[in-house]
Amino acid sequence: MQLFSRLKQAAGPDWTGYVEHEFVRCLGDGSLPEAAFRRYLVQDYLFLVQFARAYALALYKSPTLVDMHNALDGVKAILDVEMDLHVGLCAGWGLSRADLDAAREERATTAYTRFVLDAGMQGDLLDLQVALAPCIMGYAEIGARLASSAPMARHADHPYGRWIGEYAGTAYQEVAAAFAGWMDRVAAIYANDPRLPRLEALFRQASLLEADFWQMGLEAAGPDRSVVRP
Ligand SMILES: Cc1ncc(C[n+]2csc(CCO)c2C)c(N)n1
Repeated sequence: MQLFSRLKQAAGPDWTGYVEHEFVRCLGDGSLPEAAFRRYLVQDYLFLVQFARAYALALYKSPTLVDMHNALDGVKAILDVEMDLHVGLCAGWGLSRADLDAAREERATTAYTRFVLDAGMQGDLLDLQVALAPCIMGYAEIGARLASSAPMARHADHPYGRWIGEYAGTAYQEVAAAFAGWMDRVAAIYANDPRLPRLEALFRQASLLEADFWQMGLEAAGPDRSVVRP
């Protein structure tokens, strides 16, 4: 079984609490308040900056040149492609680069990004990949599900259609599949049964922090958007 499938199974409701969060449901049916999406966009810009650092750390933690190239491709994809796409999406919502650069990191952003970086600092490449996996694989799952379950998402006037289309698109789906393959190849060298509980804990914690990230977005739309945590 793929390591990702195994980790997802072990995370159970903590995984579904992330990929099926209310923010995601409302994004899909278009009912997400604009204020929630705007806060998400700003924080996601700050998130991407830290994520580029995490991929750079993966390069440093890489045991082979092949791994280094994979990590370097990730750094370049974020800095040269993802960032521009994101800044373009933000511009469509009236957020300039200056607005993004001036924004203060919300605590949920700090908590999640520094957790991932610390997992990588403490551990080896596999620990870092596992901490990154909910982010990369979760968005592929969410994009694919929303595009198939919300036919309106393909419609030009769906407010969040561009976001959904990006993650549902072949290019991103391929990035996620390539990441899962890379993690499996590294796991074939480094993973063993005694390591599994630690890897599962990292994956679960990152999934919970992803759910907190959605929640932070929802809270911009008012205090009544809080959800009861299990
Ligand atoms: C909170 C949050 N989690 C995951 C992603 C998805 N994501 C992060 S970096 C990246 C590029 C990987 O090459 C992608 C797709 C996001 N944007 N924001």
